[in-house]
Amino acid sequence: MVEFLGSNLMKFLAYCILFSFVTVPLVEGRVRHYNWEMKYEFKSPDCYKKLAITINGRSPGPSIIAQQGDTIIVELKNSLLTENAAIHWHGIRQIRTPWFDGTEGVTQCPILPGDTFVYKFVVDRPGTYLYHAHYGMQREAGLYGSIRVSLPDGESEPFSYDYDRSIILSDWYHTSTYEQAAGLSSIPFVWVGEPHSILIQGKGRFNCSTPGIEAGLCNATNPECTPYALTVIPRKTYRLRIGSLTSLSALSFEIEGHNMTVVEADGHYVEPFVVQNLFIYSGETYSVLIKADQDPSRNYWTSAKVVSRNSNTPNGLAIFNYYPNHPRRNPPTVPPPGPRWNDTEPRFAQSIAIKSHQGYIHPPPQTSDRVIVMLNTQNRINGNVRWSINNVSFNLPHTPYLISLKHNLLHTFDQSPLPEGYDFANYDIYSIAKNVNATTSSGIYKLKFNTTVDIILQNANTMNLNNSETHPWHLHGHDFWVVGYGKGKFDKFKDPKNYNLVNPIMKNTVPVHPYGWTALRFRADNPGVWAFHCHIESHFFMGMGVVFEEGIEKLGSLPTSIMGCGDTKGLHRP
Ligand SMILES: O=C1O[C@H]([C@@H](O)CO)C(O)=C1O
Repeated sequence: MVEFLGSNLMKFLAYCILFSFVTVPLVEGRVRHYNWEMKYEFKSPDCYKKLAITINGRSPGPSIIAQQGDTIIVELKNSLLTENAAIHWHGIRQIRTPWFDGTEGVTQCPILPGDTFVYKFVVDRPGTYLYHAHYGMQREAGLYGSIRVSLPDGESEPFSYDYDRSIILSDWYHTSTYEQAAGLSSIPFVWVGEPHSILIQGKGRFNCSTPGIEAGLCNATNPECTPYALTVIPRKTYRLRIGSLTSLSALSFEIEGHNMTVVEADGHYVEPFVVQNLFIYSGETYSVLIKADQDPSRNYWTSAKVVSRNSNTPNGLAIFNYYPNHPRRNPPTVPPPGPRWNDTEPRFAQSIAIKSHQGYIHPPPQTSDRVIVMLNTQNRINGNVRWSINNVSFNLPHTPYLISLKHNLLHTFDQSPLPEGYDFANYDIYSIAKNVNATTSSGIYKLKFNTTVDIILQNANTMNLNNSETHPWHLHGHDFWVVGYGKGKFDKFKDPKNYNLVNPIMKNTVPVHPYGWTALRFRADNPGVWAFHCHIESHFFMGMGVVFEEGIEKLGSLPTSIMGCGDTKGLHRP
């Protein structure tokens, strides 16, 4: 009997082991393999001919469409001829693969022209994410796309819809990345200015009759700048996944005559709420549900308008096309004007309205181990206009932190600790402060592994009178709980009492409104080195960011493919 049981037990165990080997790939999802080639090509997304960076000939690049648990492999060939590159997978936490976060100078060396770099990571959660260049100001040239991760088979979402669509909103300049970067680092400072166009899914419309436009450069009849048409079948409900990858602009997005129900933000289900226009900041994603329930005999305008800056950029327009009307038939109405650019109230109100879906509440730790207050200021350092956090403006080192920290190359970046706050009592956030002590640093914040960290982003006046801007801050490698927004100066005694610790939404990008503050909480539980920065391309370039390190000792050896630059040369590529 014992023998019988024993042999059967052995068989059973052997079966289990075999079974687990067989089923592991199924449980962990499929492998999705992409071969991408990045190139500079002349494109006319807004009718004006300009060099754009394409992936496999397109900007926005191909979408990654996957299921939760899938492994994504992107073999990326850099055919930019004379330019380095790196791609960041925005919103993907890179658990156990921090070296594939794609942040040049932080997690990897740049990919050299002619080289192919292989990114390999797991998309561990369903939702709407993005990818984009993270080298210099390259994103501005059009190197971006969307990532859609669906639920495993048999699981369903807390809302229903008939069709699923994705669009990317971006802004477009006729100046190059290099003109912009050189201007921003010049003395005197040359600001990038407002974008020439707003693009909806890579299409916009610049007015070719604008005085001073060289003949032949702008062609209003070029099919490349035919407005994007989102074709809908009457009575059907659409899930529209909207991602913003603007270089600068905060946008208000709307579809004439249609309400939108917000159901997802940065990969998290939202307690649904209805809006007429959606405010969306660079680096954010939302899913909205739209029912095609209006008069089906015509088309409607889709519009994206710049808010928060006094911009002269025309609204980006696309067509909400009711089948079977022609997708190029203009709606019979004038496009909606959109909200006033300087009305911050509805933008605060939308931020506060975003709460976690009742059925998916994942409450934050009720206390934190460390609080870092980050005062955001614009100031002058050695004649350059810079952005600073607590009077320290960020400089990327030449050797990526991840490699420096793992291989003890500590001479490659500043070792002095960064300030945890600012002179609260004496700093007037409403005036133009001189910030005479502002400095630059490549130092980092070291976070104790598995601790809870609060970050308070405090906005202030810029160097212009009565001006404070909106900054969308993005955290790599984590989602955070958005525990509070406020106006004026954050009071560390009073304001935490009003934190939402019950049903805050989790996000990876969040706005800091003019003269306001935003409070975030996150767990430092993802071993790696992670950038946290303003998602405005020029602002990060001007120093508006920091870097966190946590649990680096838990990582095994780094792939050699991320090495080759700065002081990593001795560590050699394969
Ligand atoms: O960083 C910036 O610089 C300009 C302006 O403040 C200085 O010209 C601007 O609008 C920014 O957002």
